[in-house]
Amino acid sequence: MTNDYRFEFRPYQRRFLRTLTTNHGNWNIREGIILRLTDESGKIGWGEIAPISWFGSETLEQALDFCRQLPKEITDEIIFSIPDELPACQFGFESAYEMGSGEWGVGSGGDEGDNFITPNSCTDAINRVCTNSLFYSALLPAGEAALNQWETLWEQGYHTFKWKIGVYAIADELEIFESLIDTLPDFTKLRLDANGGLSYEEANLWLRTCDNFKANAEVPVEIEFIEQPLPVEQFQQMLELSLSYETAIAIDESVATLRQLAACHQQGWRGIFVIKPGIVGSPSRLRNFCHQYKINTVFSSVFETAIGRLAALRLAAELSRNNRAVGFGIDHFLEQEETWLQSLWNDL
Ligand SMILES: O=C(O)CCC(=O)c1ccccc1C(=O)O
Ligand SMILES: [Mg+2]
Repeated sequence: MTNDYRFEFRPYQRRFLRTLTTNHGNWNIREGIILRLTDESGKIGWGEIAPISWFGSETLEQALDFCRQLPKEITDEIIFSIPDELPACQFGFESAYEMGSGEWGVGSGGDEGDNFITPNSCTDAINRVCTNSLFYSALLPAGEAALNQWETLWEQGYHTFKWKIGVYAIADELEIFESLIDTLPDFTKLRLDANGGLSYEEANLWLRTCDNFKANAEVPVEIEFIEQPLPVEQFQQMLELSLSYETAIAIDESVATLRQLAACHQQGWRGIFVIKPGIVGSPSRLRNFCHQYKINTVFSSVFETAIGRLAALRLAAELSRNNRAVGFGIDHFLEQEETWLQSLWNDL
């Protein structure tokens, strides 16, 4: 049986509170697309397409072109046959379909009834469903700024942090790293994310440094893993590093999409896989892959709105096998999300 949906979409732009600096450069504005599917009975599902082309997904333009060429009425067949070249679109459309099917319980319990689902229902659902069942990791700013940021976040309840490395000179970052380790409270977990920005020698130096901290009983901070130390092209070297050090390696850019995820697993990666549901592709195929191969995952945001975040966190809650903190920590944006979403879709 095929169902028909009315399809609407709105492109958006959101400014980050502060510039996001990684080895890929500076990022100031998050651009994406919010979409709404309405079935024949009036049931609504929201979806979000939030590509990161420098990370391996389609570009925003490609996603927009795809949305623009679709008719105003679409079928499940269209939703489930979006090409693999558009992974962020696969995620956006399929999660809107799932939300609309009603099985998520989004919008239930309100006075307006089940059909009146607004983007802000997603925020409510996150608070109802995800906040109690998941631990969150918060992203620290790169460089020295991390030293005076973690404390506020600690007070907000975060005990796992991610710090970007490969941004400044390695000698400076190693020095800041030592200060961080010295000042972070006992039992803090720390992740280092190089975004593929280290040389082979630098990666060895970081891993050796982390192993030394690990061997030192006086260091009560747990270095959870180093994320994507080398560029995507250097998969074999990362595989070798993952077998040479105690400190775990998580691959991220290398597994941006489902196709890459399958290829890395097939080539023998048994370390940690970072999953960014927002760009990895079809949620149903992600479920199948995770169930079949029982991979070691850490779920991570693409700085999406509450719409994409709800869909991603539901997958994280369903598919995480180790209670690892999810990288969906703090609100990185200037405008207050609820009012911003309301004004984006002003006919609500
Ligand atoms: O994973 C997290 O903890 C936060 C999200 C994050 O770091 C991120 C967000 C958008 C794009 C790339 C990355 C990354 O992990 O490199
Ligand atoms: Mg990363």
